Amino acid sequence: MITIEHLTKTFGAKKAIDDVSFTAADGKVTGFLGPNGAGKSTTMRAALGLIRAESGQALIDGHPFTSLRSPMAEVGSVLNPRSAHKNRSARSHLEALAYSNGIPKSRVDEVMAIAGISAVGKKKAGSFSLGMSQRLSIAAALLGDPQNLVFDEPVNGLDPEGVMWVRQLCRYYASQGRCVLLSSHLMSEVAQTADDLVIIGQGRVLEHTSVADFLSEHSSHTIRIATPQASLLQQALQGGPEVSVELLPPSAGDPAGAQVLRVGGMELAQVAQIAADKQIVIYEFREEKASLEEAYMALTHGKEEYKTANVPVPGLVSAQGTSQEPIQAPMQASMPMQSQMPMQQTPGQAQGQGATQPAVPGQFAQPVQPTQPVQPVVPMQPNQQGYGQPAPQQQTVQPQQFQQPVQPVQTEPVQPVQPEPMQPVQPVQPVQLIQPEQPVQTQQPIQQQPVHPVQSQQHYVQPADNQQPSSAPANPESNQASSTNEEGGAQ
Ligand SMILES: Nc1ncnc2c1ncn2[C@@H]1O[C@H](COP(=O)(O)OP(=O)(O)OP(=O)(O)O)[C@@H](O)[C@H]1O
Repeated sequence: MITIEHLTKTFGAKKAIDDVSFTAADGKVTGFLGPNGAGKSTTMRAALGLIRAESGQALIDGHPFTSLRSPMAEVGSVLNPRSAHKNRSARSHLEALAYSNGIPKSRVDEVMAIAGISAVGKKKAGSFSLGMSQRLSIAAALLGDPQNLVFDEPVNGLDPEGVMWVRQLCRYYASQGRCVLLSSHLMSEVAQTADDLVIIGQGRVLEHTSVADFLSEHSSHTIRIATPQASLLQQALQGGPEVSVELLPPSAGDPAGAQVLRVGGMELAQVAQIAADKQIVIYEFREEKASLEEAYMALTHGKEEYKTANVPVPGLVSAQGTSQEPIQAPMQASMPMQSQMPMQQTPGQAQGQGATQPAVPGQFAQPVQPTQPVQPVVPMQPNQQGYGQPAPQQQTVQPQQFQQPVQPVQTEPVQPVQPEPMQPVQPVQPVQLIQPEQPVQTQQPIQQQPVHPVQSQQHYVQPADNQQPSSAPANPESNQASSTNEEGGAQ
């Protein structure tokens, strides 16, 4: 368990984190989300004793990192993928860490196999790509088979197979009752992996919730209906106070002769039944859901440390297609939409504590996929109790677990340009900048990847089960402490 209590850290005049408190629980993956410069790395580095906070404390299983007797068995961290000495081979980097932490050399082979870098163990770390460096960094974090993982954006630079692997690794560790703190910029990434969410902006915690609660709070939905009898349907749908009906401006994608209504506060089946009872012709029904990413962006809007400038691209309209308003900036995409939403709040839309912006129902038709069921991948060699840990459950890596079907990235339908007679054409943002999508996962068998230096999933298959447990003497060095400066940021 990682406990962050009222941590505050200032660099010069800059308050990087301000009274940050949360707990990353055992048995869970806690997603730590925030825009660039929000304070994620600072919090994690403070938790690992790499910087000293002015106030507050960070505890690993109840103890400050600096007092841990066997740090690599207590916490494995990935902070800086380029932390290995450039002129050292991957293997010698790992062996040095293992040696200095009383971890048997045989464990080096295991973690290299787990991370898929066995074939490049002799290559110098300095020649590694970012993705390979990330794998090496993760291998180092796993050396002590730790009880806690602190991963700062571990998927940066990884290929799709690597991204999937990190997800499964995190889920596996959580399933073992261990604690995983995982930072990311992307809600869509975290939503697929995490149980809990801590969202931070400008150094302050904006929300601490579960992914499930965040989903239910923010994934409100509306129903879009195209009908040639809009006013009749509008009348028929006027019901309870929770029901809202909005006539949308026409769009090029609408069926000919139809008007489009957006209905909130009702289920699709209810609307369909009313339309059928009144014998109203319907050309199209569509459920629309606000995406999780959109809700996250609304929550962190205005809390960005670094704001982007407009990138005008003539000829594109917003994904929603119903509004002719130009989108002002990628990070602001949700905001003007909210002001266009006259719908009343439905019961499912109650805002959680700390949520500063409502969800944007109906603006984005595709929801982010909730946490995927994850196969219990077990990359560890059985019985690592020699590192001072309880013996992890003995399992075998199943190659097919790396081939499980992957949800394709949901793309939002882009409506063709709808000429607006009374308004000049406005430059708008490219739709693809609104939501950074995660890389599309393919279902290709890993062994079919042609030239990647990481070998296929046979690298994940554990070697013979003949490892001796080690006894790790107390060692104050950690894998990251040896490669990171105090106060100086990542190297
Ligand atoms: N060593 C340092 N010296 C000066 N300022 C720093 C240092 N480390 C962090 N900061 C500042 O503290 C703030 C928080 O930075 P931090 O790296 O924790 O953010 P982050 O959420 O991890 O960002 P990113 O997602 O871009 O990695 C930023 O304004 C950053 O510039």
